[in-house]
Amino acid sequence: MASYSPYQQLQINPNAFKSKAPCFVPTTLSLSSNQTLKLNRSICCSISTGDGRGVDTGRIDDVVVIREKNAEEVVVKEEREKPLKIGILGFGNFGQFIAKGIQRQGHTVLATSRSDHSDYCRRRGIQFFQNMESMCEEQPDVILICSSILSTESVVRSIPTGKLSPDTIVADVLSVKQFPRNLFLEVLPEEFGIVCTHPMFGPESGKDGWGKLPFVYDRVRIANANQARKCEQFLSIFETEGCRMVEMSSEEHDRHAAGTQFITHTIGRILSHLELESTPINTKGYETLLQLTENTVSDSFDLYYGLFMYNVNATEQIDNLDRAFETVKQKLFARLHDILRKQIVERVPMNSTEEISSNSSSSSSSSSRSENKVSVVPYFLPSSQNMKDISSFSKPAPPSPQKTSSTKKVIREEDNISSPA
Ligand SMILES: O=C(O)C(=O)C[C@]1(C(=O)O)C=C[C@@H](O)C=C1
Repeated sequence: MASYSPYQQLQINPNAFKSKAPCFVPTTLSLSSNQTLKLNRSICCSISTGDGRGVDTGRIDDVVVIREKNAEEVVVKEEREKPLKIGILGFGNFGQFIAKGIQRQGHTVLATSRSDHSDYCRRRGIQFFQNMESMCEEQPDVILICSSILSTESVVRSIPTGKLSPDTIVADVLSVKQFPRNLFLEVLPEEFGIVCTHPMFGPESGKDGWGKLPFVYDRVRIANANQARKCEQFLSIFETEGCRMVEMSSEEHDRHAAGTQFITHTIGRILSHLELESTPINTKGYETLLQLTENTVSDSFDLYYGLFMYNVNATEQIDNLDRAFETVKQKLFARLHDILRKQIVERVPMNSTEEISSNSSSSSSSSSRSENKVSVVPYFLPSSQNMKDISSFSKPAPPSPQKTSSTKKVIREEDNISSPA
């Protein structure tokens, strides 16, 4: 009796099957006894064994075991799948960027948008439609939402779903995931498939190719084998472009994205308010900050607002940032306090002290000591009124006549405490 071992697998390099011929490229493989054949799920092929029996796998989802009886040779033929027809809703910067990858993988792109991109599309072999109705009449296999986060709800609600085939897959590339997932589940007909994705790159970061860039996806609802096939074919666009495919729930994506992408955009936006400029002595770190600022502000504020408003984890990250900034300030000013205490309590003399006469008319209690010499405290000691919290140290004001008199008051109060009754 022939048997096989699931532990000995012959793995076929998927690249061996990138056929140049339009349909079949047979590949012959020899199997030693007890080997099984494992095929990448994105390959669709038929397999025949040496003893003449054929195994038509259709689409291979997992390990295919073909070694049985006396078969010593298998022939694997790749069958070219029919290219997908992908209809893009929202054809701005991001839609155009994604369309390039879809076309590179041999699929057909249709597009519609609020603005007219017909000239752009004509030059690139993309069919542009002036409205959703006419695009949906073409019954694309996949509807890909590339609208801004803020307009997505109205776009999705106005899809003429009745014109689409029941096996349609609706996918999106928004930078947040729980929102489109829940919206799709609520609005789309039950028979539609749903795949939520987030390419963690864009026209700038992906301009030299998509290799190794993360691509997050969540197969939210796949109702049947036909949808499963289309879904895998759609995902394999990004896989074949070299993306690092990360399957993740929408909830988990949003948690991670708030702590990474949203924080990055927030820091970039904060820095943009400092109006940083290049100088002759830029450090590498500073160059990175300049770059971050430029990248962030070149994205629309709507995108940034979307990252905040449509991710339930974003507010918490703003609070974390606030706290972190306070902690850093406190660490800095705690050191300043140490120095001040040394001067005030331990009376460690300062190099820069000078002696001035106190003003006898300003306080009756000190009039008897009007001729005393008083040392000037450092200029960064704030007035007592301003010492509400530690951050009052953050903006040292230069000594002014008014400041000097309040400074003297502090010293006199100190004197009163320390002098014998
Ligand atoms: O490369 C760019 O152009 C981007 O701005 C990409 C960027 C980002 O880095 O935040 C912007 C939005 C997308 O969600 C993913 C990535």
